[in-house]
Amino acid sequence: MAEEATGLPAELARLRAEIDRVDAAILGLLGERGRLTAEVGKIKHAAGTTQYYHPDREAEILRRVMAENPGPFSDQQVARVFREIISAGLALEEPLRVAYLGPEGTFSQMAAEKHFGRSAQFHPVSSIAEIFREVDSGQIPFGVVPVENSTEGSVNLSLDLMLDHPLQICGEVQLRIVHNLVGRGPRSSIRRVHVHYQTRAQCRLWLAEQLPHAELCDAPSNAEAARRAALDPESAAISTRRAAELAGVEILVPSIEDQPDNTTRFWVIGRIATRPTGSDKTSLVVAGAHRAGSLHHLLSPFAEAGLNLTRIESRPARANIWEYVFYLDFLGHRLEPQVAAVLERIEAQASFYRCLGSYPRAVF
Ligand SMILES: O=C(O)C(=O)C[C@]1(C(=O)O)C=C[C@@H](O)C=C1
Repeated sequence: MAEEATGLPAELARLRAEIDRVDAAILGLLGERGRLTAEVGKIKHAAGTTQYYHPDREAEILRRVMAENPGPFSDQQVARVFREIISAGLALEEPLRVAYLGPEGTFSQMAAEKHFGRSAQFHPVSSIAEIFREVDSGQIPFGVVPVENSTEGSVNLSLDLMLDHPLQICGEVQLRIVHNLVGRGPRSSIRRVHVHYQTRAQCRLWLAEQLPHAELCDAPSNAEAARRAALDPESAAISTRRAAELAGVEILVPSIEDQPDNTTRFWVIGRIATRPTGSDKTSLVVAGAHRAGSLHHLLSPFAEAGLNLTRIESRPARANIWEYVFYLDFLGHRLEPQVAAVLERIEAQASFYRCLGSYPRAVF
């Protein structure tokens, strides 16, 4: 064997023995952590709480391990491993149920798994409205909904539905969105491309340049687009790698999104409130009186307190035409005294005010 000729086996055997020793230590520590988590679960159960999931505590743990990461793994890799450890531990306390926009293979599923880890129980539902209904009715305690894409802007439906339901935002997830041209191939035979409207907007330039003559057919999701492409050799789709695998089609061209850092932000919705973690965001919906300077007046407390507004988005108020509500995100937590004082001032001036939640900023 080549390995013997280079004298590698002895060194390889030694290193593998070391790896076995480290694996045994990791396994022992994993078991110890799992037992501690199960104990925490028993204490919560005895206290009569129904809240086993604590996104604030999870965010703190993930940030700490990333900050203390000695390498050689990247902070992202370390966070992903700990994400799964915490997820598995929580499943020992109580299985966490999460609704997302299905079917399997969607970006919403990827976002849900990124945030909750794979030991949660995921429930695909058929519309964003259904996610809100399931969480509002208490059928499923948490949901993951898309809110904005860095190329395409807001997902208006999620913003509007948040106002229709008395729910809280208890977390956010950021997901890098990679779109692939998929199909049974070859590329020269493509006459039609099945594509979700949000995806189409994120790949507009690529489609115009590379497949100018293909008919673009609306699909209800990226996963369904891939399934439709699997039925017809003259059809392609734009979908995730996972959806392509599930549908049994090939990746014909990877990464065709127009913006190389195309990212979607999701909200985690539920009924729980989180405590400050030192790196939080608060989301509000406000409206001012219909007169000159009212928005300026409404926003001035943020500037005066030095609070960083990270987003402002207007939506029709729906009650009266040509009136608007403003969705605001800023850095800070409503339980921090300085933030609480600003919110009090804004609420006093606003014709409409609702705090949608304070929650830990996306960790990784
Ligand atoms: O600290 C808790 O409350 C736990 O339940 C433990 C733990 C963890 O694994 O560290 C698990 C789930 C919670 O969401 C947060 C943290």
